[in-house]
Amino acid sequence: MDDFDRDLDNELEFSHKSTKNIKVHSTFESMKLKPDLLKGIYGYGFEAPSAIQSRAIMQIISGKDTIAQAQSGTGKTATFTIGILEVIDTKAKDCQALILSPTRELAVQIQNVVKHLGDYMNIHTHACIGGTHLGDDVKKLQQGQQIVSGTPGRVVDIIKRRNLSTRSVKLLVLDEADELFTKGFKEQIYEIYKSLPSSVQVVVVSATLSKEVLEMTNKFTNNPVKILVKRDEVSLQGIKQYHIQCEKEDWKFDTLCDLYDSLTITQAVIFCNTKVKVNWLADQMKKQNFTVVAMHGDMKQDERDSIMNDFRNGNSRVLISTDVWARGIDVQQVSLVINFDLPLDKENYIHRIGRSGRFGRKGAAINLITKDDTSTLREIEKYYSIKIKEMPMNVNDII
Ligand SMILES: Nc1ncnc2c1ncn2[C@@H]1O[C@H](COP(=O)(O)OP(=O)(O)OP(=O)(O)O)[C@@H](O)[C@H]1O
Repeated sequence: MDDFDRDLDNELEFSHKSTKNIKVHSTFESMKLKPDLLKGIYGYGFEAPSAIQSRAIMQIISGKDTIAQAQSGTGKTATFTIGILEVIDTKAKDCQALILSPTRELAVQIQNVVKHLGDYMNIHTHACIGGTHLGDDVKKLQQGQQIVSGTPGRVVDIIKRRNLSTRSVKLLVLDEADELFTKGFKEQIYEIYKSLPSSVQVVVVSATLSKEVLEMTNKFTNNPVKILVKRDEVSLQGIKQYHIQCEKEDWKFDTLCDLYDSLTITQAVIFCNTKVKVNWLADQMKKQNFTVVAMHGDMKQDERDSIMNDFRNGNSRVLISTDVWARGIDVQQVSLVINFDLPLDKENYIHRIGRSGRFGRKGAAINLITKDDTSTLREIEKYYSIKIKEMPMNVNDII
């Protein structure tokens, strides 16, 4: 048992309910934000705050620890970013806010949102992620970065090497917190947390926060404001969900080939559970002259970057990936998600399908299943109170 687990054992009873009577701000003006921040928000194309933004931004600004849960694609990134931009002192150059997320692509995406929303504020922000030259981080950090967005491993590293001073950090954001707490990042998160001033304000964010994870947040938060979503409301209505029963595992490939034309109508992401399977599927598709790209965690970072750029620009339309793509990645044109393999945990089912249907757009998810998968699919349906119907004959009817 490590320190973290021991401390968890000592935690007191924890409430799993949302905080009552949280004030709702239906416009950005009513939040009385700094004029340059408001300019950045409108300049980025936002008109009105989403449900989570209208509730959580002002809680973050008030300085309270905040647990912010909201469905995928509903604007959680801007929620904590606007909160951070409002409270940091733009005259001071030291790091005042640290945002942690589980993947490199997500950390970079978040840094870009910070840059855009802070466009008129002369903000200095940097992404500290693995797979890049440490020396580049060191140089950038020496120049002074007020907001750092990073992956846990690299951030621990730069803190230990004393390249990032945590003395002035007043806000710590844990994005995709349930993933950070449970998937091998736990020790690193705890180490980073310990290196921060004890007064640090903590913001915990995800579309999925189970009871167990909420209890873990107790370790990092002090009397937090909680904005939570009930389990039967976590799945977005705008994402239609289907399954296709395939007789055998081998037949999934033919089914996917039959669907290909529909995948390219806008953009689509196909999920497999392993890197080997991603490579295999991409090779098979290419052999049949289908155009696809593939991305997973064993690729070099510059290759991952170039695949991400092409996909974001719409130069490639069909991406095959592992769960490295399951969380947070925002490409608005994605309207279809295919689970070639069903995910290994229920949370990632929600995150995967949430790559489509961003911010009120329509989306669809198709699960390719064999007999062996039927019970897993039923469990997912039961857990989220959803119905994953059999796919209609004409796929074009669903997107
Ligand atoms: N108030 C707003 N008005 C218009 N668009 C918005 C607003 N807030 C966020 N968006 C857009 O909605 C999209 C989804 O936002 P974001 O990526 O923050 O979602 P999320 O809640 O973090 O999702 P996930 O759970 O997948 O991480 C982005 O393209 C973002 O620019």
